[in-house]
Amino acid sequence: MTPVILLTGFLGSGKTTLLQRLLQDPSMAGAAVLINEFGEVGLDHHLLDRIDDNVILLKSGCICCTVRGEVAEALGNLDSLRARGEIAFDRVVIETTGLADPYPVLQTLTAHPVLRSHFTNGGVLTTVDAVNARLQVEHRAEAVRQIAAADRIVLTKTDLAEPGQDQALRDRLARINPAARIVNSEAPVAEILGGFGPAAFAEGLVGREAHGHICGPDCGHESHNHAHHHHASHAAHHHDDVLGVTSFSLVIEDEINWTMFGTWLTLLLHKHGDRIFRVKGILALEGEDRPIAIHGVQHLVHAPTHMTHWPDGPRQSRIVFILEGLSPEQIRRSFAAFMGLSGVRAAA
Ligand SMILES: Nc1nc2c(ncn2[C@@H]2O[C@H](COP(=O)(O)OP(=O)(O)OP(=O)(O)O)[C@@H](O)[C@H]2O)c(=O)[nH]1
Repeated sequence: MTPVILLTGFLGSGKTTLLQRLLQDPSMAGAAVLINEFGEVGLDHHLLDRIDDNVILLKSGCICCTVRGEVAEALGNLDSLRARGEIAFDRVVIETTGLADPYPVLQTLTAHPVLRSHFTNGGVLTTVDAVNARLQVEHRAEAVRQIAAADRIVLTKTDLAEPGQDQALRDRLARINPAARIVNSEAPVAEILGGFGPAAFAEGLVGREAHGHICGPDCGHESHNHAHHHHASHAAHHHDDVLGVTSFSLVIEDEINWTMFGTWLTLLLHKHGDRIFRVKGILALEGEDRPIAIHGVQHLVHAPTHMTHWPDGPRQSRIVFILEGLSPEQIRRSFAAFMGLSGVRAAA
């Protein structure tokens, strides 16, 4: 049986950063990776350095909607390729979207007629952003579900948190999920993954504070509660309705002036950060050959990083937004006007 580790955590909480670090560890050399992103425009597989046959991008939107289709199919394909000797792997990591409910994925692993005899739940690893988690836990049910489902919680961005913020957050997390051990993302990989497995689910200990009960595979409430739980989750992140969270990208033909861009993004997140869950992009800057990766999470703008090369496709800036209550056209107009650029498209 091949263990499947589910790597989850709210938008921008550091899943890809952690995955990158885990994959560099010799113990993870045999891992196959499935990446799922919210929205049509996937950037994470570009932002992850390791691009090979064992890294697969799941294209269609939300993992909890597609899990019975695409995730199951991707796992089935991996298994067939391995059976034919075309690839080798000894575990699978699935990075979910930051808005995913992890439970349907776990359910698929345990209930799918074929998969359950090849794959097993290898545990849920949830990243929690020490700077933004308080806001997310208060306002986003998905953030709470991801914490509740964790076997291990990895606290990220403690280097950016205010003194004292860390302990208050740990206490809060322990109330949501008393069974999960909390480790710092800077801890050695052996500590992050050591002794890690689906203990919390097996013991049925998760999610006391937020839900009273989250269905586990053996809890006996599966059909009734799961339907309700899944439905509630969808209401929170319906893909195309006016109330829900939407994703789109700006595609920019011209080179970008970094100082102007930094000012625009800071102003935008200052004003609308509560509604902008995630900004990430690959930019072609004036005077720079290599692409720059940028990340914003609510009010926080992270330090930009140089990428080693341009991913497939033209040398063209792409910025993905995941937000609520703002239209793509508002963002496009604001960007184009502030930057004084005309070749700016908003792509759904
Ligand atoms: N200072 C600091 N920055 C971090 C840490 N972890 C992640 N980041 C930064 O946070 C930003 C978002 O990180 P990602 O790893 O892309 O987050 P993610 O959860 O994969 O994002 P989505 O897939 O969009 O949900 C990047 O700029 C990272 O460099 C950390 O522990 N400290």
